[in-house]
Amino acid sequence: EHEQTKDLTKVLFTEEEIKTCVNQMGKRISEDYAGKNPLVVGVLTGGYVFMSDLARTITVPHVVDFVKCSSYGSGTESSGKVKFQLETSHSIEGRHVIVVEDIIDTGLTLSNLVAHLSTMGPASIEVASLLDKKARRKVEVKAKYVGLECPDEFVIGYGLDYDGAYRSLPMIGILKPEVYS
Ligand SMILES: Oc1ncnc2cn[nH]c12
Ligand SMILES: [Mg+2]
Repeated sequence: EHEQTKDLTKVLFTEEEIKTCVNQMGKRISEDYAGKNPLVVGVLTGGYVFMSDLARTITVPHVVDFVKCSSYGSGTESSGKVKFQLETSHSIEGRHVIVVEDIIDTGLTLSNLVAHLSTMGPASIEVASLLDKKARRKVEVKAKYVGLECPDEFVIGYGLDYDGAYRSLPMIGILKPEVYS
């Protein structure tokens, strides 16, 4: 067991629950994108675990890619601008794109990212997110594939971090308050 499991006050989603959810989502995506050779674009850093598992359940030809957006102060994000630390290696032009996120929270970065990618002429663009924290939404984002509803709590694990830590935990949980102090 991961040593930092002791820092959790509550496990929200177990490794098994996440696995079941990812497999179901991958099956749906495989059916929807048969013959479309989608560009599956993981959003770093938090999305790396979900992307790694989800992509391996997509049993039709596809291309894997990543982007990394700079985190801004909230003001800049609401201006619709998104800055890239890493752009896709493959051209978006004419491709069926699936953006793979760990969590949709305010939706600000994601909506800016989707808007930016849309200007590059994709044939289609859809979002797949493991978690959806609706309570925090500031701008609406149409996500075609959503795994699990997340309560209005700060969660970590399975790629999600607190100050860079806890990404490697196999489950998704809530940290003990003393960890924050
Ligand atoms: O609950 C959460 N835990 C970790 N990262 C993020 C980002 N948005 N929401 C989060
Ligand atoms: Mg994210």
